[in-house]
Amino acid sequence: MIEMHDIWKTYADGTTALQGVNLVIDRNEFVYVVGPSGAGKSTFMKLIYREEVPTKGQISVNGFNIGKLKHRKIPFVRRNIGVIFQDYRLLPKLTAFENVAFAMEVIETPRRLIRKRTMEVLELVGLKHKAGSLPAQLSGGEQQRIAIARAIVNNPSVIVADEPTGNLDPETSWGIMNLLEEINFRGTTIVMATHNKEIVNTMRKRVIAIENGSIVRDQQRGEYGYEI
Ligand SMILES: Nc1ncnc2c1ncn2[C@@H]1O[C@H](COP(=O)(O)OP(=O)(O)OP(=O)(O)O)[C@@H](O)[C@H]1O
Repeated sequence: MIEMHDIWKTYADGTTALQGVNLVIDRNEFVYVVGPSGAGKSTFMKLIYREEVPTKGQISVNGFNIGKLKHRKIPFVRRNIGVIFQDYRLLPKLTAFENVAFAMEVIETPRRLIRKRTMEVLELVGLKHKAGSLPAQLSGGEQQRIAIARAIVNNPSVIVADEPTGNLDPETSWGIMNLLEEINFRGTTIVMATHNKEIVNTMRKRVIAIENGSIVRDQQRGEYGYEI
């Protein structure tokens, strides 16, 4: 569960990106975060995966007050949150297999478990046969599938996806969405920032709209609500 209580975020240069955000996202929800460019969506996402800390207010993920987390506890909380980006962010010199396995190595998973679990998630994303390929040898959609495999390999309770289909054509985007929906069905909370009107209006979920750093709309089975 994710809870934000009166969250404010002002960056070092004085830009206020979020102002007074309150919300609760329950276990196993699928939430779209929409809004104009510069509204504060990425900042909102970064607070959840603790890339940024709030200037004011409280945010908790699975009961941990992550704005006030002791440094040594950060890895422990982060492993419970998978992150997916628009630009995939795979390590270019590692194969698909190694990119996914790496996420397990950093938390010191025993070697025999790493191989088994890595192949399991590669199969889930439909890319077992590409285990030995480097990112440059994969299409954008395949790279995003590998990034999803990496995000879920440690069984996180939450996936944060910041415009995961932003660089993909419509058909490939639907493949990614079906995969995220499947992961959600299996019990993972998904928070996804998107500008994709068609996806939001077709695959109906909770929609949170952010404008000028504030939540202006929060609807179950909502609509995208903007023209582009
Ligand atoms: N590191 C930073 N330092 C200063 N200002 C920042 C920083 N990151 C974001 N901002 C500013 O905070 C505001 C919100 O940015 P944010 O990236 O959260 O918006 P967004 O809704 O994700 O936009 P987009 O849809 O274009 O990705 C913007 O005014 C942006 O310029």
